[in-house]
Amino acid sequence: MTETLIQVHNLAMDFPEQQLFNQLSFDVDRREFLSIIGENGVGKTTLIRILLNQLKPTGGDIKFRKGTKIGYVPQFRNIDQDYPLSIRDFVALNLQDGKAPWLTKSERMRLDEILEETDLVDIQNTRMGRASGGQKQKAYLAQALVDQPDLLILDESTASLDSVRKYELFNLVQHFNQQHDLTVISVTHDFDLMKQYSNRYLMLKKDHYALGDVDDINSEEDLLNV
Ligand SMILES: Nc1ncnc2c1ncn2[C@@H]1O[C@H](COP(=O)(O)OP(=O)(O)OP(=O)(O)O)[C@@H](O)[C@H]1O
Repeated sequence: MTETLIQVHNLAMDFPEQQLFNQLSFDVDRREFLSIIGENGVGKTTLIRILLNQLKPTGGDIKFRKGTKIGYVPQFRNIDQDYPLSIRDFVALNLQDGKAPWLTKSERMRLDEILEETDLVDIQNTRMGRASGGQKQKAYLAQALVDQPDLLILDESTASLDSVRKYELFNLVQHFNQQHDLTVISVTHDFDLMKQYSNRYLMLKKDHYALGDVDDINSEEDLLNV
């Protein structure tokens, strides 16, 4: 049985200079892998910010299934070379409940588990500032997942990666989607990535949008015509 995780109803976002969307409605089911695509400036990141409750829409509403926890992997952000935390400590930042500066035994076990599952055990003591781009993005992914979210949102998370690292990151995301019932929303410009990993797409265009099954789309041209 499918369970709805998110219901977006008649969403509108008007900025003083432009209207980004109007009457945008869609549902996301649990365990779904949705890609959000569309030209630069069409409002993909704005939609993500609304979903993350960082921005209030000018119309409509969004309902999450009660208790939905969200993990977020941002676009690649360069971390200063001198950044002092190790990959392990960086991932753990999302675990501490603020009550104590140290981790409990169960938090340590959860940390070990996510480092193992994201293939970061061997480099857990490498400083984030010294890690490669691919390693940093994996650490961001592990940080988002360590807290066991129901929904993972990725915003152009592979934009800075070469093709090997890009697929490595998305194979991991797919693993959590398929093995741990993680629902995924991924903003991407990458047609192949969308086609290979997601099951549905939301195409944002200037005056309308289209939703559909990725299986019905065979080329970038198909997408432009939806
Ligand atoms: N807080 C804001 N106030 C005014 N305009 C904004 C604000 N945030 C975004 N915009 C404008 O909204 C438009 C959409 O921006 P957004 O970043 O959501 O697009 P995008 O589809 O994610 O683009 P890209 O693919 O380039 O990342 C842009 O023209 C941007 O300048």
